[in-house]
Amino acid sequence: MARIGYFGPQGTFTEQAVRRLADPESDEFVPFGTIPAVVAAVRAGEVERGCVPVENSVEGAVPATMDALALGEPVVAVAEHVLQVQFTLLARPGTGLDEIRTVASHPHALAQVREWLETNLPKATAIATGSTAAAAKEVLAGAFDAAVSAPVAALHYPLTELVTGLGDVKDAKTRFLLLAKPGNVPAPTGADRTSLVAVTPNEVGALSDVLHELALRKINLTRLEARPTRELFGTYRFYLDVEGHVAEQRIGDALAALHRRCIEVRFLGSYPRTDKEPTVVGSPTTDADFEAAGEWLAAIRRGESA
Ligand SMILES: O=C(O)C(=O)Cc1ccccc1
Repeated sequence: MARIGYFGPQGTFTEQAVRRLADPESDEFVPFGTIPAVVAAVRAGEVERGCVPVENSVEGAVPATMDALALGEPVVAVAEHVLQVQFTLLARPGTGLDEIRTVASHPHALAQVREWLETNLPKATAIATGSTAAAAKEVLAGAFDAAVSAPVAALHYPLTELVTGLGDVKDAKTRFLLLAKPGNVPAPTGADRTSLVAVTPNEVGALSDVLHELALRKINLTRLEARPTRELFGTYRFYLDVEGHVAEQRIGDALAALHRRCIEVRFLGSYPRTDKEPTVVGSPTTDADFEAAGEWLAAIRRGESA
């Protein structure tokens, strides 16, 4: 049995994701009220793994997760899960839609129902809470009139579902990561993703050089984000997700090249992709190509070949 932390309280989307990433039969799920608290618990060894949202298809990156990955003691992703998200409007029993003056939720959820709120509840004020489930809890306590929550929140809190299937964008998705202490690298599956964060020197072409190192090795980039370093204004950390696993030669070779080029590179994990889409690796960057080239060079250096 493992203790698995997640961004809670009970009834968040992250709880839904963690139930897919770990075993609800044998693992113990431990809720934490904030994303940094989940990551701190992983670092402290208080939990073996921790589940947090990292990005969604409408609002983009989840800043608290991005910062926790890049700063402080390193943690790595060991798994990901992509969840389809739609929302439910919850209120205390007896509350009518026309009585709602305050609507609470996580900022990412509010951003995904903004148009619906403007059209259907134009008089209501949107209030940010720690999570979608925290909003439901606060509605129950009487602090706000309604919460924009995950559908599962209705199972945990005795509130009425006023509207279900809410969301300005159909098919909105959120990606979650399962984090662990460094040293936990899952075996390659052939359908893996590698995440890293790099700080480039302030030079002409520095980011282009980083991307070039990937392109040279036929490594497909699946995500690129920039966040301020928090040190010098105008300097950024680049977050890169690529197809492949650090155990593969071309990925290892590219990471080593970035380490030579960048001020700082942090490995954020190699883990299986939710969609199980296999990475197609062709000549001349297969492991066999790298091995053959390495043997050829070693023979030259031994004076056995030319
Ligand atoms: O607050 C939650 O339920 C979360 O897990 C974060 C979140 C918020 C909005 C969409 C997806 C995940």
